[in-house]
Amino acid sequence: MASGLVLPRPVTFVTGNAKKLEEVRAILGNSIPFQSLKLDLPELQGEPEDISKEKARLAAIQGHTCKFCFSLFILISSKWFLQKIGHEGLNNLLMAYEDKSGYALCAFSFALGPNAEPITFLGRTPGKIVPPRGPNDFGWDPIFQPDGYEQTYAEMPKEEKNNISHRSKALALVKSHFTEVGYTFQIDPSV
Ligand SMILES: O=P(O)(O)OP(=O)(O)OP(=O)(O)OC[C@H]1O[C@@H](n2cnc3c(O)ncnc32)[C@H](O)[C@@H]1O
Ligand SMILES: [Mg+2]
Repeated sequence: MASGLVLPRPVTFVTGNAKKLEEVRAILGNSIPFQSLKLDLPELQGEPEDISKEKARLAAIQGHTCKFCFSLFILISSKWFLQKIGHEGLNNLLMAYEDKSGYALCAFSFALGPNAEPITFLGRTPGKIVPPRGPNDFGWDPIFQPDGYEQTYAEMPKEEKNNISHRSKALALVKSHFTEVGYTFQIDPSV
């Protein structure tokens, strides 16, 4: 049994996206105690890993220790961009290119406090951009078809997406890290 760091409070997940939160809840179950927090952080641009780290730092500076920030990128990472261009628009843009392959990438960064360097965990699922199929209730799920599957993320049962997704791969690394370090939680309700 590893005798690691004792954390006084649950890990804080920072996101404003209810669908992501839903998936993280389903994937993590009770393995890591966490609470979610919606912080209005800037929608940064740059390398996924750097953006994710910067978000963890910004959140930690605002006084919330034990941060998890996460961000998802597939070709284009900005929610504003996707909202403006739409699924059809993205497909039209890609018509000029024969190669529609890409990957979904999830970056989680974990910071123990405002002065701690965040650690990042990356999960990647290769696939291609296709014309939209399936329910349109989560971002670009209808236009992403993972390699080796006939269905888009949106057409798959939720459990299947959660088994193979970029997000579940990143979370598997997060879980291994927590096990290796041997974090335990002694949660003080007054903190
Ligand atoms: O507060 P944050 O966590 O940043 O939430 P967000 O909605 O801005 O989310 P991201 O920056 O991570 O993602 C940019 C876009 O990608 C979408 N997205 C993220 N994960 C997705 C997934 O697994 N499937 C489909 N779309 C996803 C999301 O809805 C946004 O439109
Ligand atoms: Mg975002």
